[in-house]
Amino acid sequence: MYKHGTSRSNDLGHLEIGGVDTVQLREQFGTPLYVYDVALIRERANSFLQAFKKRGIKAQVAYASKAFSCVAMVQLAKELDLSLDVVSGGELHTALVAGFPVEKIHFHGNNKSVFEIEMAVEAGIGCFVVDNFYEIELLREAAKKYQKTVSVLLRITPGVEAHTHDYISTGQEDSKFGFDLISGQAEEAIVRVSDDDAFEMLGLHCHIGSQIFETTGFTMAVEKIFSYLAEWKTKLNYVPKVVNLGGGFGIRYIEGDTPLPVSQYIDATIDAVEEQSAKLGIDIPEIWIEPGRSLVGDAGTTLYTIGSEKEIPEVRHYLSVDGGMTDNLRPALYQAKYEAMIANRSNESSQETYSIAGKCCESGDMLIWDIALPFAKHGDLLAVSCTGAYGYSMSNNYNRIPRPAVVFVENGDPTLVVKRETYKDIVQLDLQLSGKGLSK
Ligand SMILES: Cc1ncc(COP(=O)(O)O)c(C=O)c1O
Ligand SMILES: N[C@@H](CCCC[NH3+])C(=O)O
Repeated sequence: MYKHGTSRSNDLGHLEIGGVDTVQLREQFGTPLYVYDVALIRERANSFLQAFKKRGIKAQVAYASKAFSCVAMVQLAKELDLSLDVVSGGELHTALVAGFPVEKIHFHGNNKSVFEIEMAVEAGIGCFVVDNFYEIELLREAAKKYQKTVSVLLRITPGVEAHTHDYISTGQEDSKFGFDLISGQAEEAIVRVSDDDAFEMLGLHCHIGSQIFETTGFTMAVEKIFSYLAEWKTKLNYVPKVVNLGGGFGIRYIEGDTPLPVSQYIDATIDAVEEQSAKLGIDIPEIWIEPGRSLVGDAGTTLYTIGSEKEIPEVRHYLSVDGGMTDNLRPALYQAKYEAMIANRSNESSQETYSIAGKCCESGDMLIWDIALPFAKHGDLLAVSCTGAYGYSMSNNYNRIPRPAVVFVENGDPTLVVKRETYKDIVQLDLQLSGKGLSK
């Protein structure tokens, strides 16, 4: 397994993260367990913020909390001076409970409900990233009801296809998200919002996809937006204060993944915005971004205990762990690949090829196919790396399996930030039949 951040092998040959022995973490908190290397999250947040600061660009770096949302994570984002992207009432509620500064919250989503919109308008969030015409109507009504001016960015689909998995690519024209450029929807939305006192039109937003390893997608998106801005400047006298280029910066899950240093993505983006603004003769707009995966992805490791084993001679050697697609849906959903190690014997060299199965009643519940590991057996501790983004946040209770706990580790200290679900939690919303049968 790739050792990064603060992870290392300690004198006992155990994997240590944030100065805490993972074997000790299992004793204290059980498995499966999500472990976050807080120092690495701090480092990533700083790299993004510094990349803009160094260039003297007014910016907001909004943590896309869909990647991993819980009260402690939102509080860490606050401490790190980030803004916050939320995409549902639930993520917004988490942010409010965490005491996140409301003016730095940006609300996304292609089908925000009236309830969610009113909740956000009432709270006074920083801006809505408006996705469609129906939302403009709902927002106008909410603005009137709460007698507030609502700040908005308009989400547009720039027609740029990021080289990534189809399900996580969002900038192409045929997408459920945002206003389309070619058909004129984006222009129509700008007119409607700019002409209305209910709104403060902050600017434009686009997000081309996720797990991107090149700068070209981002620079092409900038060029595309500015080619339309040239037209809108003349025709509508419209110039944006803010251009939000979304998230999507890739991380290394396995060998062969080649993410760029954060500063390289940001520099390329700033260069493109500066060049295009100069061409257009406008002030450089504020540049906002929304990284999720690149802030928390490789800071997360999931610890599992190995249980049963099945060897089919000449075919495959399965090891099953005490979690699976309930705590990491990505392999089943996107064929995502991960690396792992035997954390209680982290210095031993690989001797056998195993496939790591989850415990769900589903043949597709495989976390890793064919990985080389030292000889392993029941009771060993398996650490799967880079599970920090879209792991806990997409976890579920399939087979009524409780969700794991989440622990932050830093400077030798573990802090429990999300408790392990219990069987009591699993049935807490269930109601008993009265005993009189279903019909009264
Ligand atoms: C609108 C928007 N912003 C930000 C993100 C965060 O993306 P990532 O986690 O790849 O940085 C996403 C998810 O892909 C998104 O849809
Ligand atoms: N959940 C996805 C990406 C998020 C897409 C958000 N627009 C993943 O695990 O990679």
